Amino acid sequence: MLSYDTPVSVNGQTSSPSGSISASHQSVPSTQTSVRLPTPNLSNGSVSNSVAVSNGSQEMGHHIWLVTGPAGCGKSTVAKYLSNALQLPYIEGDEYHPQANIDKMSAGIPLTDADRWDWLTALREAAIHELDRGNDGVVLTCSALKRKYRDVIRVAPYFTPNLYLHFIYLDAPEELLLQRVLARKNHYMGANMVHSQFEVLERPRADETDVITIDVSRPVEEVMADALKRVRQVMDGIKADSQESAA
Ligand SMILES: Nc1ncnc2c1ncn2[C@@H]1O[C@H](COP(=O)(O)OP(=O)(O)OP(=O)(O)O)[C@@H](O)[C@H]1O
Ligand SMILES: O=C(O)[C@H](O)[C@@H](O)[C@H](O)[C@H](O)CO
Repeated sequence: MLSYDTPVSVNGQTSSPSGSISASHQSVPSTQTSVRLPTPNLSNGSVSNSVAVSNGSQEMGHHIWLVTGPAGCGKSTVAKYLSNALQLPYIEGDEYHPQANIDKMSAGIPLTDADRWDWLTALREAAIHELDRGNDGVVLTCSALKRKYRDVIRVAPYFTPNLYLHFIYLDAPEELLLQRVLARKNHYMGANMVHSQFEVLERPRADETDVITIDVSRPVEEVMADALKRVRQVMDGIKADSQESAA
């Protein structure tokens, strides 16, 4: 039976319980293993159900750039920068938490899976809404700590044609993020919560080919420049692919 614990396949691959990668040959949702999304066709930081189209901005499709990682890794910092640089709307994931979640985190109580499901779905819908309003893309922040949380967002291209979904995972050791959260003022997420984030964190694995990983233990200017460079590389790859299929 399908559940939130069942990994969604990425680029037609699904990870086995042991962590090795196996190709999925299913074309319809299985009753036992993974959901196969429609023809995800890219690697290196993107997944899409897009059919290449030949003109205008349509050629490049629409893009969701999801900046992820544990508390204090720099999601808001990097996402705001990308949003400005790319001239795309920005959605702050923290603003979509229900008050009950904020109250819990403010009290130093980690969220559970059950606390997060509706929040994840709301974020996915908010991102799609920005695209429906005519934007070519959107940048949003979301901790997306576990694989199954990322899979909730991965459903987006299932419903929206010509959509590319990209995760930007900001990676740093726990001790460093603890320092950054300790130094930060006026935020409900206290330093006492950082360890709990790492306890549940599932770093993206090799089969999650829609993830760009950025080392954020570097100075912030370097991190932002690297993130923008990687995003542009992915966009260039998509452009080259669509021009090739149009030729
Ligand atoms: N590369 C960096 N080097 C040093 N400090 C950084 C870096 N990136 C972000 N910071 C600082 O670390 C703190 C946390 O950053 P930010 O608020 O962007 O993280 P976040 O992931 O959005 O946090 P949260 O999930 O808790 O909202 C901020 O004070 C920010 O200025
Ligand atoms: O999944 C979670 O536990 C939450 O999203 C947290 O990560 C916070 O919202 C965020 O990091 C703010 O500090």
